[in-house]
Amino acid sequence: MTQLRSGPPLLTASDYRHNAAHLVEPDVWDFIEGGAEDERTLAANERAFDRVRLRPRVLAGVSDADTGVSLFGTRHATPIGIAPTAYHRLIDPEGEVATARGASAAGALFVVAMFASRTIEDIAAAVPQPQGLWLQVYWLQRRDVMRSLVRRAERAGYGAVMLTVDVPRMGRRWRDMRNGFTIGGDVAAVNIDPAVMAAAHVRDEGESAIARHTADTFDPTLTWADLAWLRAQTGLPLVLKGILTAEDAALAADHGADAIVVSNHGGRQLDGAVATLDALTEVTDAVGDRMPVLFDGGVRRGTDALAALALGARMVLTGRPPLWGLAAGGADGVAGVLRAATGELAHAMVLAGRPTLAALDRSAVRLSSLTGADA
Ligand SMILES: Cc1cc2nc3c(=O)[nH]c(=O)nc-3n(C[C@H](O)[C@H](O)[C@H](O)COP(=O)(O)O)c2cc1C
Ligand SMILES: CC(C)CC(=O)C(=O)O
Repeated sequence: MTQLRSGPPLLTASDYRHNAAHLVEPDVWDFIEGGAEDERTLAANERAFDRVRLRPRVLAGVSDADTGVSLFGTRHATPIGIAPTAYHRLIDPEGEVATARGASAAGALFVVAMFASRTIEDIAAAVPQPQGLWLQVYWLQRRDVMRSLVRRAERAGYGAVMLTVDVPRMGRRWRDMRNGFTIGGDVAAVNIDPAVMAAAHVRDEGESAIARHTADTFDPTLTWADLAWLRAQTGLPLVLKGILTAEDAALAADHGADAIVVSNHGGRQLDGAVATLDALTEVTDAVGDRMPVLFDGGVRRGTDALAALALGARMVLTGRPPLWGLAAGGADGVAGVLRAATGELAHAMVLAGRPTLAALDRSAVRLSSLTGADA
C-alpha cells in the first residue's frame, strides 16, 4: 500500500488515479487517459467488466490463493503485468527504471515500450531478473533499427519480444491534437536512433507530434508473411499484441506466434472497435491450446483480472494504472498499484472457491451476463 505524506492510503487503482490526476501536467494527463476519437471503445473496455457476474463455489476448503503463473519458463508472482506504454519520464524523472523496480518488487511482468525514455540496458540493470522484462516493438520502415533493438533486448536478458500489430497508423486522438501534444525537453525515445526520430519534434497546427512520428517511421504495408523476418532475427518468444478476432488469432498461430494479446490498444486506435472482454472468448475458442492468450484493456480491479483469466487469458496486462502508480509514488507507487490489484484477485479467488489460476475456468463466470443470451 502506498502511504502518501498526507492524505488517506491508496487502496485501489481508482485511488491512484484520483491522486495522480493532480500530479502530472494536463497535456500529459490527456495523453495517458485519452483514447481515439469519441473514446467509445475506451469507455467500453471498462464498462464491459460491469456486466461480469461471478459464480462462486462454497465449502471448497479454500483459505488462501496462489496467484503465481509461468510463461516461457519464467515464474511471475502475479498474472497482472504491465502493458507497454511510451515515455515514462513524462511522469517520473527515473522513468522506466522506476517502473521496472516497482514491477519486480510486485513479481510482475513489465513489457518495456520501444518508445521507452530509458535505455533497454539501464532498465534491465535495475532488476534482479531481466527475463521478467519483455521488449515491445513497432514495425519500422528501418528494419535495421528493429533488428538492433531486438538483439539488444536479447543481450540484456529480456524474456520475449512483443510486436504491436494494431498501429498501421496512429488513431486520431482529439485530446492530443487539440493540445498540440509534443514530446520534448529532456524526454526522448532514447533507444532509437535520433535521426529516425527527428520528426517527433515537428508538428503542424492541430497535429500531435506522436501521430507525426508514427506516420514517418512505421511501416503500414506489413502483412502476415513479413513476420518470418522478425522471427528469424531472434530466438526469443514472439508475442503479437492487438488481436481482436478469431480469424486473426488463427492466422497468428499459423504464422508461428508464441502468444497473442487480445487488445484494442486501450481504446487508442480504432474507435468503435469491440471491447476486449467481448472479444476474448472468440479468440480463446479459436486458439484452443495452440498458444497462450494474454489480455489487456480496462483491467482496474482484481475481479476484472479474475474474469479475463476465467475466460481463458493466461495473463492480463494493465496500461494506465501503473502510470497512475508511477505518478503517485514512483517505484513504490507502481508496486503499490500492482499489489493492490493482485491482493484483490487473491481475495476474490478465495471467496469464489478457486485456490489457483488453473482452477479458474469459464464456470467461474456467468457467460450469459456477457453475451446477453438467455441463461
Ligand atoms: C499512455 C499510453 C501509452 C501507450 N503506449 C504504447 C506503446 O508504446 N506500445 C503499445 O503497444 N501500446 C501502447 N499503449 C497501449 C497499452 O499497451 C495497452 O494496450 C492499453 O493501455 C491497455 O488498456 P488499459 O490502459 O485500459 O489497461 C499505450 C497506452 C497508454 C495509455
Ligand atoms: C508513442 C506512441 C506510438 C505510443 C502509443 O502506442 C500510444 O500512445 O498508444
